[in-house]
Amino acid sequence: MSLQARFQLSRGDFTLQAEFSAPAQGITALFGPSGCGKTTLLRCIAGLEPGARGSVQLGQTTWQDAHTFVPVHRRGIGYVFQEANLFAHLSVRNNLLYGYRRSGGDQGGVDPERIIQLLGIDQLQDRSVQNLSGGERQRVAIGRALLSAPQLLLMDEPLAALDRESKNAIMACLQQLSQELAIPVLYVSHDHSEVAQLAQQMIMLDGGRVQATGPVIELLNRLDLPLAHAPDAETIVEGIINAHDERYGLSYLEFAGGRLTVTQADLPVGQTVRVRLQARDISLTLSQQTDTSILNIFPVTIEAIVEEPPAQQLVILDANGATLLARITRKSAEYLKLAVGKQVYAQVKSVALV
Ligand SMILES: Nc1ncnc2c1ncn2[C@@H]1O[C@H](COP(=O)(O)OP(=O)(O)OP(=O)(O)O)[C@@H](O)[C@H]1O
Repeated sequence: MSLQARFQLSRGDFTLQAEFSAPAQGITALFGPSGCGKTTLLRCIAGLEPGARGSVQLGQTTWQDAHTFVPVHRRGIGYVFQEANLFAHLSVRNNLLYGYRRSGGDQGGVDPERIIQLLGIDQLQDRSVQNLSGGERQRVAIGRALLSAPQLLLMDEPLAALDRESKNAIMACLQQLSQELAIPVLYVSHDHSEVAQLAQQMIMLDGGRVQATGPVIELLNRLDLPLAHAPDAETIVEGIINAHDERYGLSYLEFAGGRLTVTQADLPVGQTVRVRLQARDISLTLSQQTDTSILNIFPVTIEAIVEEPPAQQLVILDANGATLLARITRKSAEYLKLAVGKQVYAQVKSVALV
């Protein structure tokens, strides 16, 4: 089952001409620079752009095509905006109940109490929404949207107005929710670290057109796309926690390329996790260093080298099937005589669990 959309819309100088297919489960990020048409595409999917021509289907359900136009309130879509648009005169409980009453009672296979608990809004229920912090308001908005039992959740930069701490806390809730919910989430963002953390799939938009679609882990490494060339380029690898080291406060995980050491995680052994490795935190050596404080060292093969004028090079590394990016100076690359196919060692200064 998948979400399939194809839309065309012209508005002054801007033309949206976008087509994509996304899995009907998990979080798919709609990513691209400001003004590329992310919100417009989301509004087309919701049925909020009557001038848009095209089609949208979720599984066997057609919301729009040449012969059909299901109005917005009958599409079974939950919509969360950048600013939580709660009913100001109602309490948190009644905002949530508003969603629930519209639902007919099936919250994507997840118990409403569980949604409220996961979002951490249980204690807020008697409060007026006017007295909530930005992060709390957004949690309630997400809860209200989910309690309406949508078949699809659309989120338009829901964390953009929040501070880093609230953002991280809500991202952790969303990660957990997306694993438990049976519905797909389309998540608009122009922040690639947010996308790397949250989404499994990504649709990249540029100038109203789809530039690329696919798994986030793949698109972050693609040299023909801008993400690999961003100053804070990073890669995501998946690994499995295989031990905790209480003595040093560390956890060890296995990934395709070997063993990674991270700050101790409160997660069970055997759990699959994602870690992010920033290109600027990876250095290369010709032999395996033993007199270094760096714990994460593993053998890699150079797959490609791309010039980044004036002084740097982006080196694409294969760690036994996992792709990594390293950004080093051209001077270092020349000194080490780096070349495609050469086997070297990657030293990773900092590894963060996603
Ligand atoms: N109501 C409107 N009337 C005319 N043009 C509009 C309107 N809303 C948006 N646009 C234009 O449509 C284009 C796409 O806008 P859209 O809001 O979809 O982009 P976006 O990728 O979501 O941007 P951002 O990340 O800044 O929110 C932009 O060029 C914008 O200026």
